[in-house]
Amino acid sequence: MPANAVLHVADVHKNFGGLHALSDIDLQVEEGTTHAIIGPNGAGKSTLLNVCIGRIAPSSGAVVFDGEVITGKKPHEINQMGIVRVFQTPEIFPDLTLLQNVMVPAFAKRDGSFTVNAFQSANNQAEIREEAEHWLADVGLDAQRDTIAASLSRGDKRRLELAMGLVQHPRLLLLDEPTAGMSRHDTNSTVDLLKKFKERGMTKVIIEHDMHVVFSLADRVTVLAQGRIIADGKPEEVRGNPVVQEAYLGGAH
Ligand SMILES: Nc1ncnc2c1ncn2[C@@H]1O[C@H](COP(=O)(O)OP(=O)(O)OP(=O)(O)O)[C@@H](O)[C@H]1O
Repeated sequence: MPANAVLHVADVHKNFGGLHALSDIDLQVEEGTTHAIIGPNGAGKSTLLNVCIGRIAPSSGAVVFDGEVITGKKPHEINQMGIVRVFQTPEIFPDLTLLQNVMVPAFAKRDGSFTVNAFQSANNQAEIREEAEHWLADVGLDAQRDTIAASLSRGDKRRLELAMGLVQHPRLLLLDEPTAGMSRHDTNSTVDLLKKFKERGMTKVIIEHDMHVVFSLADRVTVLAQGRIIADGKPEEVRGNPVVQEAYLGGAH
């Protein structure tokens, strides 16, 4: 594994009964890069992400993060190590304000867990609050910090979830279809936001169907089809690859 690889998915296979959802998956995510994983429906993208965060155990192979094998660790342990996933359907607390939403993972990161009492206790509240305010501002939601999260638009819920991820200071951010279901306007502002993170050198893995988003952001693209890697390289190499065009780009997407 190159010295600058943050994540190495090493020869991973995953079978669901007789179905080979992932076969011979070997890929490396290098420090500071945005690595896109694309492929048609059912290609195995979500399964791969779930293997990386410990939600699905591979049938064989291993995932190595920062030089340490993380296969077999629990999702919260992997999260504590610095892999943060932002979900396709935002996992937020609808009844809490935006600020409280971002304070929850900030408390959890600091204390290893979160209880509702944390909001009442004055112990280091100011520091956590300041940090949450900083990341809300970073995603452009500072003006709405006292709004109840349930009332946000879909695009803003995803921004909120990004702030909840950033407050954890991720070593690796995994984004599962960050623009799914968004208007073109919201998609463009999300791309701008992710470009800003890229300029800061944040390492990201992104699963995305929108080719405009992929080619705007990715340094490297891995293409899956039927659970196998059919291409891996720079965006322009992948775009011109006839196998990819046949399997994916020339199809419904
Ligand atoms: N828990 C499961 N049990 C059985 N089969 C599963 C399970 N999860 C996924 N699969 C199957 O594994 C294959 C890969 O699914 P996966 O969701 O990883 O694909 P994907 O590339 O993320 O697709 P999409 O773009 O539609 O989200 C599919 O054939 C799917 O039906």
